[in-house]
Amino acid sequence: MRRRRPTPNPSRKRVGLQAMTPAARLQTAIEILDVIAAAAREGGAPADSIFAEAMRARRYAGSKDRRAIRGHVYDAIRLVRSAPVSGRAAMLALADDDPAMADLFDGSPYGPMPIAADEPRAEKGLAAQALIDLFDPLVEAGEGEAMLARAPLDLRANRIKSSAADLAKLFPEGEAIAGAVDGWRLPPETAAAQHPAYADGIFEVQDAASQYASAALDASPGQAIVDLCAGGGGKTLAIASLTGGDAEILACDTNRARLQQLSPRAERAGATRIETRLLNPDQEPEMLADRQGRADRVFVDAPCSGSGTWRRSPELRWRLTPSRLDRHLADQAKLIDIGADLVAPGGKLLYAVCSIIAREGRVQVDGFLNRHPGWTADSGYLPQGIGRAAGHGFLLTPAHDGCDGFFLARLTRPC
Ligand SMILES: C[S@@+](CC[C@H](N)C(=O)[O-])C[C@H]1O[C@@H](n2cnc3c(N)ncnc32)[C@H](O)[C@@H]1O
Repeated sequence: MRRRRPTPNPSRKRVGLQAMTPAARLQTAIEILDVIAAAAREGGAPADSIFAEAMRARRYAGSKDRRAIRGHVYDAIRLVRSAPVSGRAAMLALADDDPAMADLFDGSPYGPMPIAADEPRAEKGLAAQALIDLFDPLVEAGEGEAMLARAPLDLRANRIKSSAADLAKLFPEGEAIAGAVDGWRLPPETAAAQHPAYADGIFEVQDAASQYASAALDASPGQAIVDLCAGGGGKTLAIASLTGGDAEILACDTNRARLQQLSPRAERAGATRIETRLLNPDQEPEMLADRQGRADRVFVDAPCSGSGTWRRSPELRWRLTPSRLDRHLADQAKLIDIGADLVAPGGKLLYAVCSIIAREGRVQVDGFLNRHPGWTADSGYLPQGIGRAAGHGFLLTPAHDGCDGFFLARLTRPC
């Protein structure tokens, strides 16, 4: 039986403004990992929310403490391939490669207990083999490292108010992004969103893959566009920017909290022609009856496993179960069909998932083309050198394209 540690006294720490000891930071990271692993197994809150909540509950932790704890938590998540039995098992796996960290398991006040000879370690690796087996066949064995490396911070200039040249002046430490004309790349964790220009709608934070996807829609000023799964509106705003704010965009989602984020963002961006519509699940076609067969462009940025975004949310690979994947697959097939019914003759639908799983990408599009005779798959809509042809669409991966993993397919309705 392990000795229980006393609970740290927050008020004593706050009054004294003492930094936590390295061992106390490590123990805190272990406790947070316990919660993250349980949430991953049970489909609970994402790691970032759990971490933020844990820090709110530990107000005695200063900014250096938080940084150190966050570093431990995310280093462990990146290292361990599936949800560990405990936060301690994950941290022990990390400490096996880091003698200085192993020394912190010293039993000091608020620190982790010493390491016992027979303690279990969580398994290291990219992901469970059953999950790796689902990757698109284009994904090569050597791509794993890039899939878990920390992602840069990509910005997108809002054409309604600025250009990438303006971003270059605001953030001279950055660099251009291949093929993303409005993009500007900064080191990870640059506090760009704290810059006053962000509040003025000059730019958005948006990964290059989402910028390529938005441009692939090939939207023009004056068109009628439906963004069927708009969420908080990241790509809706990119499409508005690409059309100079001059297209009529209907942004839909079934998630009220996400969709509500769009209006203030659109206002900041000066995108005045975006209308939002909250859909009831299973009543989408009825609620979109006024748009049937009328849209020039439909974007279906479908809910998915997020397997292309592990470098930002590495715990997503702890979460995917066969039944959760099946749910995504059913939603994707349903949404692409609903989206197709909105497209005008000769119009286009862009299907996108931030996933590198073949069944969410190329297999989903094969199914669509079988169900919709006459529809054709486009090509040549990605910048030179970006993406690899994957069935009737294209696959983007961190190793190959320097952006999040994505699958895209642009489909044209017959006239
Ligand atoms: C990948 S996210 C979209 C991200 C968003 N396009 C962006 O760029 O920020 C998928 C979205 O689909 C939404 N969704 C799920 N089922 C839906 C449905 N039946 N109809 C419309 N949206 C749905 C989810 O709420 C989620 O916001």
